[in-house]
Amino acid sequence: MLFHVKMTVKLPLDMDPAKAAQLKADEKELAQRLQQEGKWRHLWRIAGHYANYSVFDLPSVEALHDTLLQLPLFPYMDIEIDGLCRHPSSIHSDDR
Ligand SMILES: O=C(O)CC1=CCC(=O)O1
Repeated sequence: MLFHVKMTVKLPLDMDPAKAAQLKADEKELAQRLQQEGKWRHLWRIAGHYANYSVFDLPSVEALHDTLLQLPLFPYMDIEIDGLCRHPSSIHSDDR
């Protein structure tokens, strides 16, 4: 199943910079692992915002929920999710 996910990061302004840097480094490590595993298909910065649009390929809503909960920045993100299905006019035969 494909999911379009918008993540908006809202770190507290008074967060210790070292803690923020560690959270971002841990987030990057997990994000890159999930991309290598084919679970996090797309990761795009939204220009002008500390936010991203992502596409996840996971077997269920529960798997998506569990994956998002693992993200180190999860406690500091607003997350919006849309489930994706094939558009009848799409020319692609797979889910690219
Ligand atoms: O910077 C972001 O948008 C949050 C984030 C997701 C994966 C990552 O490395 O950072």
